[in-house]
Amino acid sequence: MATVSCKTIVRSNKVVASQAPVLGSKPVLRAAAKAPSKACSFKSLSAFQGQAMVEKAKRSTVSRRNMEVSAGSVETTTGLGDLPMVKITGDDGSSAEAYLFGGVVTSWKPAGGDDVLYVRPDAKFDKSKPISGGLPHCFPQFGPGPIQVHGFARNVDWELTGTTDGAEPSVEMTLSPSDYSKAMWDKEFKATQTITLSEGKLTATLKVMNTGDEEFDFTASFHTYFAADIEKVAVSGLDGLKVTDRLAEKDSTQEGDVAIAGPVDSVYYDSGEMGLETGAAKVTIGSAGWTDAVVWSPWSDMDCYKEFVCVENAVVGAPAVVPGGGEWSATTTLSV
Ligand SMILES: O=P(O)(O)OC[C@H]1O[C@@H](O)[C@H](O)[C@@H](O)[C@@H]1O
Repeated sequence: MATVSCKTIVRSNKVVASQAPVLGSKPVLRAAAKAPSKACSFKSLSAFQGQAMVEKAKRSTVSRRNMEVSAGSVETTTGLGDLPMVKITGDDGSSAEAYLFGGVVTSWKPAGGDDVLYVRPDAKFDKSKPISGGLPHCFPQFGPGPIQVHGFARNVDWELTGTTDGAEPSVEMTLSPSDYSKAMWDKEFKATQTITLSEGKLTATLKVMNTGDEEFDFTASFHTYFAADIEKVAVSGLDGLKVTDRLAEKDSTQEGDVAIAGPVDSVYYDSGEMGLETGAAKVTIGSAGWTDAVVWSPWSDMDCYKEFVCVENAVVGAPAVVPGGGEWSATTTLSV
């Protein structure tokens, strides 16, 4: 099969014009409208109005074993394409970056280590399509299905609704319905993502609240792209699970670790914690609240295939059901 560039493949996933987010719309970063929740101890934010409003969160120092070290902090800034972005610096020297467009975490560098996440070279930072890579959301549909593949959450602006500095720096982003999303999924909901850095760990929690009276359901995943040497990839923790090979359209039982020697697009049911050998690092992918896992490699359909593998926590086997006034949440914890 001829090698096709990543770019070519992604074009086929482009959001159709009628579904595309409106470019040049108001900046997504807005002041948190509500008082910060005491429960999560997020501080309220000042307004963002372009570069002049970029604010650096306070850095405090703590004395530890006679050394001065910086405590964790959150900086709100702009990234590629001038898109609003947050940089989180961990207490242990680790760092992460996340864009408000799509609420996607594009980088996580454990202290002294290389980036664990991967952003495809064809990724666009102009809102013309989802940012391809990192840790994006598939919500409210994993897909395929009636709306755009992987839903709209990675394709719209999230609002930064909280940051916290300190030993476990954290950001909270919120997604609310818009005319664009209602045209596809007309439900009363609010979704939040919380990203927290702690020693050797990145924790991402997706919470979906049903703010209406009527029950709804959805499928979802954290569609995580890991930097990897594809020939050295081994995913553990899936042995013995029922698996649907979505390419062969066949069910079977997984035997041993998952290695990649060709295109893979498989859903594993009733999964828990996974281990990922990337060739450069061993990553533990902790899972709480998720029911399933997805492993995806396009193999030579993308010319960058040797550099990444997607290992995703998902709820896809049976949709998550949220009664009116109820909520659902799931957490992925990456640790090295
Ligand atoms: O939209 P992206 O990031 O290019 O990813 C697409 C792939 O995402 C994976 O999660 C799916 O299992 C694949 O079926 C799909 O092709």
